[in-house]
Amino acid sequence: MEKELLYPVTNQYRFDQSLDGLWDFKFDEAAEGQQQGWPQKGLPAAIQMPVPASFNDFFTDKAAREYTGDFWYAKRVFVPRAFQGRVIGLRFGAATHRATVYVNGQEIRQHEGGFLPFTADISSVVKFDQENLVVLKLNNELHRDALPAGDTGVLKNGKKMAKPFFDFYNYSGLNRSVQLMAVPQDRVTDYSVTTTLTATTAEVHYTVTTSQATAKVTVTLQDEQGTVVATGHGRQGTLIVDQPQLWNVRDAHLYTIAIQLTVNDDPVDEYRDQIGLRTIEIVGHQILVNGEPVYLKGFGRHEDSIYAGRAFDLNVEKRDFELMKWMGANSFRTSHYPYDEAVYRFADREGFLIIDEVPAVGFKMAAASFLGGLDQSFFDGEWTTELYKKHLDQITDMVHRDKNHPSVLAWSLLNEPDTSSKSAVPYFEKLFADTQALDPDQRPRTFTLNEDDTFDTSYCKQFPDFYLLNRYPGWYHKWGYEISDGEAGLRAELDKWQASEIDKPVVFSEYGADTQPGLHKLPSVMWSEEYQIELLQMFNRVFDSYDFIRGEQPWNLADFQTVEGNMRVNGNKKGLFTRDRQPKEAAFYLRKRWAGIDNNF
Ligand SMILES: CCCN1C[C@@H](O)[C@H](O)[C@@H](C(=O)O)C1
Repeated sequence: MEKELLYPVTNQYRFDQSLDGLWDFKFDEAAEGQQQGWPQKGLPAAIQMPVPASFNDFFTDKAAREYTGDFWYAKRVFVPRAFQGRVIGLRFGAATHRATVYVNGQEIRQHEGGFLPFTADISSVVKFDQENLVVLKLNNELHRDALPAGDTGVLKNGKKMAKPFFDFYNYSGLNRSVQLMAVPQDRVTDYSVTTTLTATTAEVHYTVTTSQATAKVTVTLQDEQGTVVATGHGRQGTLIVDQPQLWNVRDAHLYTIAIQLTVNDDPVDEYRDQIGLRTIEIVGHQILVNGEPVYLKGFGRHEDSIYAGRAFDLNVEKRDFELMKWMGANSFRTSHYPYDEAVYRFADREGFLIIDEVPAVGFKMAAASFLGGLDQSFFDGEWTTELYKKHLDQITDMVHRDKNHPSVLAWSLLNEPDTSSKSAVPYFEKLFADTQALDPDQRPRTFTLNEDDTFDTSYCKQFPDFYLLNRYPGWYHKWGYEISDGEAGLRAELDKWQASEIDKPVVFSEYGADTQPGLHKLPSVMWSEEYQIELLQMFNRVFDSYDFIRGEQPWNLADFQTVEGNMRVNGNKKGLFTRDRQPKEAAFYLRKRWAGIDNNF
């Protein structure tokens, strides 16, 4: 069960019970919880903590907000006798950054990686028709050999302190839902679908994996009207759909796939999901969906909101999608980590394209020096061997979890790694080779190229299937009145891309200006609303000059929290919207521009 990432459902064979709500919570600065017997006895003098939530912003004292180290959760969970005979599991949507799970005093499993789900099989220790003590030890320290990369400092007063090599707050906790699951012994454990198109049909190639070899597998596809349009038998096959309703950008049509298992004609399990029939290709400078070119209009985002930090909040997500639709957007990047599964389901239904990104962020000492790191090539570090194992593991889980979403366009394997040194090349060679076969749909793989990793300086341009450029002329250099030099420098770099043999699309995945809402100045100054528009106008002039630029995703959809710093005014203010999701002037400007750019431009 521990490698199963199917989204939990309740039906006549399966039970999914939410464990969200208040849990016992306790910091463990002395890291003594284990020898104090907390897994066996529960948490002494615990406080109450909402789940899902980051713990940080609830508190009124800085030591609690900034807490770095071990911290514990506990909850007594009643498991009804009705679940007997099934495999019983606990599914954690995200435990940031690492967790150890105990049930009734027994250690069940550990997990590393704070932005992807994992399941603990508790069948061997669960007690039916009574309460079971579920205890978790979490840890939120940052390390150079973990994702996202950073250091953990120790202050003179003995307090640990997170030192991120990245520009988002190290929100920590059970940031996504926790579920109690009961599933059949003989069950569907995974499935995958890929689509090929002919002039009049869609061929849906499916693979189903099951926990046991005995059951017979039947796969049906139903259209939006509930009509069964195709049926297949066996663990692998192809469903032919005549006159299919294809999944298109901002014109989504979904089918229901139903996978039934029977033993001696008796049904034993069923798993239903929503899928979209579409193809994705990179052809020359074009990104094609169903053979049609698409132009990406969208954003870099964060899972970030007031009160609960990085907790997944369906209300915020709903507002974000309404804002993106209002803007005329059609895509976003899950910067800088995989988002909650509900986000991909939203995008499937709304016809948005997603660049799905793992938290391989901060693999760059310059970023660390922005926050106090060393001056060396990140990939020369002795930490890269251990880091690679975790990196590949998290890419594997991200693809495993998200591979059936029609909205997922591509995989971003890193955000702004240091590729300006040859020492990056062996790491990239192995990473792109090891991830080649993970996705049955063989979606494009990419990574974002940072300011220092230009056409001339990056040693890793040969790897991505298309390019994501993060560029900040007008903000981090050639800013204010110098912005015209910033534009000239940007054009000079793009002229080299254009003059090269590189025959791949370029998408601008980050550009922007910190902007204090309500700050107006004529003529503009940096941080004013007028300057944010002028910077976007500069970039848009450049985008409109090169036909190999196939997308624009300014940074960021909304303002978000970061560490304190002399370059941050209570967080990053490059949002087109404020952190409470209200528009800045630039949102109206960009909305007007995007109204004139067709999705298939
Ligand atoms: C060149 C820096 C890349 N980019 C990373 C992103 O996470 C930051 O928030 C953004 C910024 O500084 O606004 C810069």
